[in-house]
Amino acid sequence: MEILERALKSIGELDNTAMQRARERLDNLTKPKGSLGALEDLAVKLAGISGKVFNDFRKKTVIIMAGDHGVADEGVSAYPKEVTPQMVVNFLSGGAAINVLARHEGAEIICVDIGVASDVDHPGLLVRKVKKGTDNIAKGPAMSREEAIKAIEVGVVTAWESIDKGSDLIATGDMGIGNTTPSSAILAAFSGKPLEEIVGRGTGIDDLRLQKKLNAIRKALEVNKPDPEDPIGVLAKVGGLEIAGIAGVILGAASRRVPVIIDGLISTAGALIASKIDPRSINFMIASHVSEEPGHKVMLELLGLKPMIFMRMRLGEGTGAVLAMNLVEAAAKIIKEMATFEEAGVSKEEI
Ligand SMILES: Cc1cc2ncn([C@H]3O[C@H](COP(=O)(O)O)[C@@H](O)[C@H]3O)c2cc1C
Ligand SMILES: O=C(O)c1cccnc1
Repeated sequence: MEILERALKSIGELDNTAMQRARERLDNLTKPKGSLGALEDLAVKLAGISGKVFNDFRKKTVIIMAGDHGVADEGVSAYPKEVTPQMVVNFLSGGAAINVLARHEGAEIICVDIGVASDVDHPGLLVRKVKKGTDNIAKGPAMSREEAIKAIEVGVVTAWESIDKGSDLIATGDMGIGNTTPSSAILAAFSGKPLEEIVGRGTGIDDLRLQKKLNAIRKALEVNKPDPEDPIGVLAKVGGLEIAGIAGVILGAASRRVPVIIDGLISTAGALIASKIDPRSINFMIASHVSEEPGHKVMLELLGLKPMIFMRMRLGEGTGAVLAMNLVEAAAKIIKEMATFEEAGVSKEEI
C-alpha cells in the first residue's frame, strides 16, 4: 500500500498556463486556427502534462503485462490457456505483432510476468509474479484485495524504473488468454450497462462461446457483487493481474507526469480502475485507437477520452498504443517546428 500511496500523493493537475501558451502558439502557426484538429489538442495536452510548450520524446517504451485467468476454464476464449506463456516467449523472441510495430516506431518493449500460470524461463522477462493466474471469477473473487494492491504496485514500480532509465513516453499492453472477460466484467460493474451491449467476441469466439462468456460474466457479477465505489474491490473480485498491473503503470506514469498511451479493451479496463482510484490520472492518459470490442468505445466515453486511430484492430499487446506514438511525436513536432505567420511572412486572417 505504501508504494501506491506514494504514487497517488504525486499525481497532480494539468499545467493550465503551459496549455494556454501552447494554444496561443498553435494559433500563430501558418495554418487556419484549429485546422490540425486532434493533433493540436494533443500538443496542448502534452504541454499540460510536462508544463512545457515544446516536448520531444527520447525513449518510447511499451510495458506489456502478462497474466492468466481462471475464468478461461469456462470456455470463454477461442484459444487455449497455454497461448499466454507461448506468446510471452514470442514477445521476447521478437515475432509478435507488438514487436514489429514497436520496431517500426522505435519503441522498446518491457514484458512483465505479473501472473502467468506457468513459469517462463527467459533472461529478457521481468518476473514479478503476484499469483499463478487468477481464480475463476464465475465462482468467486479473482484474487484477494492484498494481491490486487500488490499487482497495482508492480505496475507502479515497473513504470517508475522505466522512467528512471529515461522512458518519456509510455504505452500499455496486455497478454492473457481470457482477459476480455474480466475487462468486460469491470466495465459492467462501473457502467451498469446490459451485457449484450458491451461484451464482444475477443479472440473471435463463436455463438456458443459467446453465450458461455455472457453467462460467466453474469455469474461473476452475481457471485462477487462488485461495488463500483470500491475500484480495488472491483479489480480483486472480477479483474485480472495484468489489468491491475496496467492500472499501476498508468498511476506510476501519472505520478511522474509522463504521458501514457492507452491501448484497447484490456488496457482501458486498467485505465478505468486507475481513474476510479484517482480521477486526476486521466489527465496523463492519451487514448490511442478504438478496438472492435463493443465495450471499448463505452470505456473511452466513461473516461472522456477521444481515440485517434480507427483501424478495426482487436489484438491488444499494446499494438494500437504503439501506433499512436507516431501521432504523439507528430503533434510535438508541429508545435515546435512549424513557422509562425510572422516568421514566414504569411498574412493573418482578416477578421
Ligand atoms: C495468438 C494470440 C496472440 C494474442 N495477443 C494478444 N491477444 C489478445 O487476446 C486475448 C484476449 O482474448 P480472449 O478474451 O478471447 O481470450 C489476450 O491474450 C489479448 O492480449 C492474443 C490472443 C492470441 C490467441
Ligand atoms: O481491444 C483489445 O485490446 C482486444 C480485443 C480482443 C482481444 N484482445 C484484445
